[in-house]
Amino acid sequence: MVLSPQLTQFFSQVEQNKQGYIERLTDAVAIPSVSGDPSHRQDVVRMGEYLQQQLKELGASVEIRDPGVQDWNGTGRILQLPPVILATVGTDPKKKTVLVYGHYDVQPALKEDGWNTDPFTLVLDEANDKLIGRGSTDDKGPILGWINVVEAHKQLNIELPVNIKFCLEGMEESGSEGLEKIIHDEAQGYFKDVSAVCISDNYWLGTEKPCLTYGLRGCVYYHITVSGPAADLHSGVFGGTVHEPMIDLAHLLSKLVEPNGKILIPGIYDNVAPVTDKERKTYENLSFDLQDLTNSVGNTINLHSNVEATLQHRWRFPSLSLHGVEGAFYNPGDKTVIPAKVKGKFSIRTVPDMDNDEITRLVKDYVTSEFKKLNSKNTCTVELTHGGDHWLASPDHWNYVAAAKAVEDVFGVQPDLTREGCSIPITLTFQEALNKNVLLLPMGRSDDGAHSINEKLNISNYINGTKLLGAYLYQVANAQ
Ligand SMILES: NCC(=O)N[C@@H](Cc1c[nH]cn1)C(=O)O
Ligand SMILES: [Zn+2]
Ligand SMILES: [Zn+2]
Repeated sequence: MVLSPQLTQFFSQVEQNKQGYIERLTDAVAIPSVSGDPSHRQDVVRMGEYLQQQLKELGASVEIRDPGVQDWNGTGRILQLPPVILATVGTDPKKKTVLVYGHYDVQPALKEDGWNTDPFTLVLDEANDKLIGRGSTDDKGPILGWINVVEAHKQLNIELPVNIKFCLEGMEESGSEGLEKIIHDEAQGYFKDVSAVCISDNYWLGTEKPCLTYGLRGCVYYHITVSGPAADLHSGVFGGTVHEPMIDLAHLLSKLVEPNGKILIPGIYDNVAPVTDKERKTYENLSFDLQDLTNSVGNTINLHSNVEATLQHRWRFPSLSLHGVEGAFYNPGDKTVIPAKVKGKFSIRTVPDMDNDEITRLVKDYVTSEFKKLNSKNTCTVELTHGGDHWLASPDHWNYVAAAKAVEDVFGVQPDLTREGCSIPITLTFQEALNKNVLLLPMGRSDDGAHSINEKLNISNYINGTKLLGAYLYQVANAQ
C-alpha cells in the first residue's frame, strides 16, 4: 500500500505532535464535566468553552445552540442544559462534508470508587502505553483526535480534503436531552450539506484489531416504585405485621429475568428478528475470543460457551439488567429498618425489530399482574424513565468502504465489521433526520474501562486513532 504525499506528511506531523496531544488530553480530563451530577453542571459548560476556544484558535467558525432546561430527575429542580457546539472547518462546495459527532460530558468518577489515581488527573503511563483518566476514551480522546487532525493540517499549511462540521454535546451520558430537537430543527440548516456522518464513541471488539461498527442496541429504562408505610419503620416493632415494600420489590425484580439471562416478560422476544444464514457468516473470523471477554470483565463468568453466541447476545438479542434500588438501606453495617418507599431500576437493551412502545406496554402489564399475585396492600407503579432506539446501517456504503481503506492505511489490516451492545440513540436520529449514512469509527480498545474505574486510552490508540480519523477524511474525499 502506497500512501499519498499528503497522508505521509500528515502522519509524520501527528508523530511529532505526540506531546502536545497528550497535553491537550490532560487539560480536557482535568475538567470534571460530569453531566449526571448537578454540582458539576458548570464544569460541563467549562469543558464546552474549552473546546470552543480550541476550535476557534484553529480557524473554525463556531456557533452554539441552546438545548433549553432540564427538570433534574423529575425533582422540579430546573437546570440549564450545556450548549450544543456546532463548528465548521471549510465550506468548499466542491468538497464532501463530514459531520463529526462527539460528547464532552463524562460519567461520574470518585477516587473512592476504586480508582488507583485521581480520575480527573490524566496519568501518563508510558511503560504500559496508557493514558489513564475519566473521559480519556469516552469521549474526550476521540473528540480531541478530530481537533488534532485539524491542527496538524494547519501546521502543515495544507487544506483538509473535506469540509468538517462538528456537533458536540454535553449531555450524552444523561440521555442527550435537547439534542434531538436541534438536529431536526437544523436538518435543512446547519446540517444541510452533510455527505456522511462519523461518530467515534465506541470501542474495538478486542485489544488488537480496529473495527468499524454498523449497529447498536436500543435501551429502555424503567423504575418500579413500591410504597406503603408513611415513613421508614422499625423491623422489630413492625416486621411481621405490615406489607414491606422491599419484600414486594424483591419478588417483582426476581420475576423479570432468569440467572441465565432469559427475560421472563411474556411476548418480549416476539419481534426479535431471526438470525439469517447471511448474518451467521458475520460472526466468523472476528478478532475476538472468550478470553477477551474474560479480560474485559476481570473474571470467568461468561454465560455462553462460544464466540458466536456471546456476540449474538451482546449485539442482536435483547438483555435485561437490574441496576439498583433507590430508598433501600445500602450502607455498611446492619440497620434494622423497613424502608417506606423503594424504587427498583432496570433496563432492557433492545434490538431489531422490537418496538419501544410495545415493550413498555408488555413491561407495565406484566409487572402489574405479578404485583397483583402478591396480594399486597402496598402501592406499585411502573414508569419508563428514558428510551432510545436500536440502530443498524449498511456497511456496504462508501462511508464504510472509505473507513476500511483508512484502517489499512494506518494499521495495514482490514477492520472487523462489528455491532455494539450499548446505545447511542442520537445515531439513529442523525440517520433518519439527515437521511445520511452513519459510521461508528472507534479509537479505543475493548478493555478501556469506559464508565468504570481506571478508564484508559492507550497512547498508541490516541496517536494512531488521530491518524485514522485524518486518513478517513482523505478516503472520503476520494470515495465514489
Ligand atoms: N458510549 C455509548 C454509551 O455508553 N451509551 C450509553 C447510553 C445510555 C443509555 N442510557 C443511558 N445512557 C449506554 O449505556 O449504552
Ligand atoms: Zn460515549
Ligand atoms: Zn459513555
